[in-house]
Amino acid sequence: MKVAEVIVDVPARQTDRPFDYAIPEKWEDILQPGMRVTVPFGTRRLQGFVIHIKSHSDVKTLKPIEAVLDVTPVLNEELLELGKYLTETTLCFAISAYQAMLPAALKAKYEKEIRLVREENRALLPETIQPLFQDRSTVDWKEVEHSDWLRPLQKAIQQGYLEVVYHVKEKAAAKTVKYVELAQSHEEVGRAIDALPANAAKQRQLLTALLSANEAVPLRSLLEQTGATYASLKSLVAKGLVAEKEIEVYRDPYGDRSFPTTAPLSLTAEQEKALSSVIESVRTNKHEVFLLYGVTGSGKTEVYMQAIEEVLRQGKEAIVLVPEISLTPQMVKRFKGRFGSQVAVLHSGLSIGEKYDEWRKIHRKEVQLVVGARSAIFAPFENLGMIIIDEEHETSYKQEENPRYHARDVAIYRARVHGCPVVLGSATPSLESFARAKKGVYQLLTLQKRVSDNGMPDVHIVDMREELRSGNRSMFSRALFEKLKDRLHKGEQSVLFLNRRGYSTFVMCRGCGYVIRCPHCDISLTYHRAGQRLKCHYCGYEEPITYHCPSCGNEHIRFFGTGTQKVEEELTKLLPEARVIRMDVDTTSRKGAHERLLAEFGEGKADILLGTQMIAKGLDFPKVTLVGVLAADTTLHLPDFRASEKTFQLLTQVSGRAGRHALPGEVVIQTYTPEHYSIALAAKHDYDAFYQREMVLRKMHGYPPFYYLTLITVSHPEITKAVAVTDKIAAYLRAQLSNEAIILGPVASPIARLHDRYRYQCMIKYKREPNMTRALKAVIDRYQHDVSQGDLSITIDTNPYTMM
Ligand SMILES: Nc1ncnc2c1ncn2[C@@H]1O[C@H](COP(=O)(O)OP(=O)(O)OP(=O)(O)O)[C@@H](O)[C@H]1O
Ligand SMILES: [Zn+2]
Ligand SMILES: [Zn+2]
Repeated sequence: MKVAEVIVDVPARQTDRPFDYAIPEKWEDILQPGMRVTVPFGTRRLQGFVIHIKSHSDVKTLKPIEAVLDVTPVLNEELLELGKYLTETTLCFAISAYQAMLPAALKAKYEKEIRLVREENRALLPETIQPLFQDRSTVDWKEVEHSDWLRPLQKAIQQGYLEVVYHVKEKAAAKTVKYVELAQSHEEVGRAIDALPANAAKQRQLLTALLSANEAVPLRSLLEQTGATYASLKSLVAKGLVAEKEIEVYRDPYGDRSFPTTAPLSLTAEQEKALSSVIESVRTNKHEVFLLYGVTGSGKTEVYMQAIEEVLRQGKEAIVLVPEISLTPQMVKRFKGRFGSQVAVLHSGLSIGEKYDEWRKIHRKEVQLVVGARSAIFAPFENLGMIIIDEEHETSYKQEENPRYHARDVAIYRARVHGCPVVLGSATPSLESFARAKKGVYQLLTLQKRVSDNGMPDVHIVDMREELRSGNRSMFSRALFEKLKDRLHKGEQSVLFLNRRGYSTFVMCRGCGYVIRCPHCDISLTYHRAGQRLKCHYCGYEEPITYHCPSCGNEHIRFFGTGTQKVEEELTKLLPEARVIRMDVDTTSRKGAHERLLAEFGEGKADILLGTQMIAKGLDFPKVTLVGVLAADTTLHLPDFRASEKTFQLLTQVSGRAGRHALPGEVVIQTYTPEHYSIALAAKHDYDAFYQREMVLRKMHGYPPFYYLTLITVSHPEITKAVAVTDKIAAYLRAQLSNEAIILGPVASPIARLHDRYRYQCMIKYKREPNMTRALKAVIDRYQHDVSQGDLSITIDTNPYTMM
C-alpha cells in the first residue's frame, strides 16, 4: 500500500505538519507530490497538498484520500522545497506557504449541506423543520445558519435523521465555450444536405457553413453567421450529423487590445555595458545578483528587455517583477509589444478567473515570460534563465501577511536553484541592496546618464514657511503657480504630486483642540468629501461629519490637511482653463479607471495630472516638463526608521517623471523642512551622498543594513494582558539570545489600539543569532493555546517593513 503525506488546509500550529493518508489503489499510479487532494479530517472534509509519497506509515488505521483534484502537480518539486524555506525563514504554516504560491482560484471553497439520511426520515423530523425538507432532501447550511431552525436541526442530526455533508469546491474553474463540428464525413454530409426537405433551409445553411469551415466553429458565431436558431442545430445533432463540444478558452484581460510590435533599440554605451554583464551570466548559467543602479529615465527597461531576449533565445524562461502600482498599461504595453504572446501578466487588477488563466499559461509552458506583481515570483517555470525585480527598493515586495516573505529573497533563492542571474533595478536602491553591492555581494551595474540629452531636470526647493510669511496662504507657492501657468501657455503637461502616505485630513476643533478619533483604533478619522463622512482607514468605521465639537460644543470644527479633491478645487479656481485629471483611490476604484485616466493624459486630453503615490513611478510621458510636489515632508515624520529613505526615494522617483524625452524638465518641491537632507539631496539627484549620510545614522542607531530586525507584536482586548505577554516574551528572548542581541520593549506600538485591541511590541536587533528561529518557534508554541482559544494574537515579522 502507498501512503501520502498531506498538508491540510487548516492554518494552525497544531495542524502544521504532514498527515498520513492511504492512497486508494486506483490512484496509486496517478498521484504525485504537489497535487491537491480532498481528505477526511475529523468530522470534516478538507483540501490538502500531497508533499511526499511513501510505502509505509506508523499510523495504524489510515483514512483514504477521497478525491484527487489535479491531473498534474500544481506545485513542482522546486516549489515544494521553496515552501519549506518559507516556513523556516518567515515562521509561517506550511499550508500558508503553499497557498501563497498558487492563484486564488485553486483555493478550496468549503460548503456545508444538511441532508436527509433516508427518505423515511422525512416524516420523523420535528414539525418545525419539516417544511424545510418538503420538496427536497438537502438544505444549504448558509440558508439556515442564522435561523431559528438551527436547534431542531441539530437535534435531528444527533438523532441520525439528518447528516451534515461537506463539499470542497474550487473558487473558479476553467472557462469553456461551446463549439460545433461535423460528426460525419464530407460525403455523408453532402448526401444529407441533398436529402433535406425543402423547408429545412436553416439546417442546410448550417451544414454548408460547417462544410466550408472544415473545423470546429464557435456555436455563437455559427448561429450569428447563418441566422439559424439553436433548435435547428439541435435537430442536426439529433440526426447525428453534427456534434457539440466544449472547448477551453482563456479569459484574456488584454484580448481586446493590440500591442504594436517594437524592435530592440540601439543601446547607449552604458546600457551596452550593463547588458553584456547580465548576458554573460545568462550564457554561463551563473547565479549572480546584479544591482542595476540607473538614474530615472536612463533606460533600465530596455536593458531588461534585451537581456530577456537572450534568455528566450537560450530556450529558458524569465520573471519580471514590478510594483503593483506601476504595473500600468504603459509597462504592459512595453512587454507585450516586444514579446507578444510569449508574455503572461499577473496583477491584482485581474479577476480570479483571469489570474487563473494567466497562471495556467505558465503552468502549461505556453508562455516563457511573466510580468507581474509580488506573487508572480512563484510562477511555476521549470527552466528559469533570469529574474528581474524593477524598482527593487519598493516596500510592496514584502508581503504584510502570512507568509511574510520578501520577493527579493524568494527571487535569490529560486535563481540559486536554477543557476541563473537576478537583476535588481532602481534609481534609488534600498540601503540594504546598495550596501551589499558595495561589499561585492551583488555586482553593481550603473547607468549614470539619462537617455535623453537634456539630462536630469532642474529642481527648485520652495520653503512654504517663507511663502506664508510673505502672505501667500494658498497651497501653491508663487514659483509653482507661475510655472504651471507657463506650461499651460506652452501646451506642455504638468504632474502634481500630493504625498499622502502617513498623512490624513483629520478633523480638529479650533476652539478646544479636540481631534475626532476612531472609537476602535488609536488614530484620527479621515474626512471624505464624497458623502460627507469621517472614516477610519484602519478598521473601516465611519460616521457622518459633525459641525459641532463633540467635546466643547462650539461650531469651529475644521478639516485639516489637504486632499487631492481640495487641490483640484483650488486649481479650478486659480487656473480655470486648465484641464485636470485627478488620480487617487476615489477616482481609480472602478475597474479600468486607472488605465483610462492615464491613457487620456497620454493622449494630451489634460494639462495637469494630479495624484497620490500611484503616479510617482513608471510613467513615461514625453510632454511632461513640470513636476510639482505639494508637500514633501509628510513621509518624514512617520514612526519608521526608513522614513528618510522613503522620502528620498519618493521625491527622486516623482521628480524623475519630468523631461524624459526631447523637452527639458523642471521640478518644484514644496516643503516646510527644506534643510532636511532627504529633501536637499533628492533635489540634487545625489543618491550617493544620501547613502553615506543615512548609513551613518543607521549604524549609530543599530538598524539595517547593520543589524537584522525582528518585530513581535502582541495584541489583546485587555491592555494588561497585552503588556504581560509581551513582557514575558521579551524576558524569554533575553535569556535565549546572546548578549549581542538588543531587545527593545515591551512598548506600545505606534498604533496602540486597533479594532478594540491593545497592541504592544518588542523589537529585536541582532547580527548573528543561530538560536533565533528556535527561540521564536518556542514563543509560538508557548502561546499556541491562548492564541487558538482566546483573544490573544501574536505576529512575528522576521524582516519588518512597517513598524506600525
Ligand atoms: N537606447 C535607447 N535609445 C533611445 N531611447 C531609449 C533607449 N533606451 C531607453 N530609451 C527610452 O528612454 C525612455 C526612458 O527609459 P526607461 O523608461 O526604460 O527608463 P528607466 O531607467 O526605467 O526610468 P525610471 O526609473 O524613471 O522608470 C523610454 O521612453 C525609453 O523608450
Ligand atoms: Zn478604526
Ligand atoms: Zn471643541
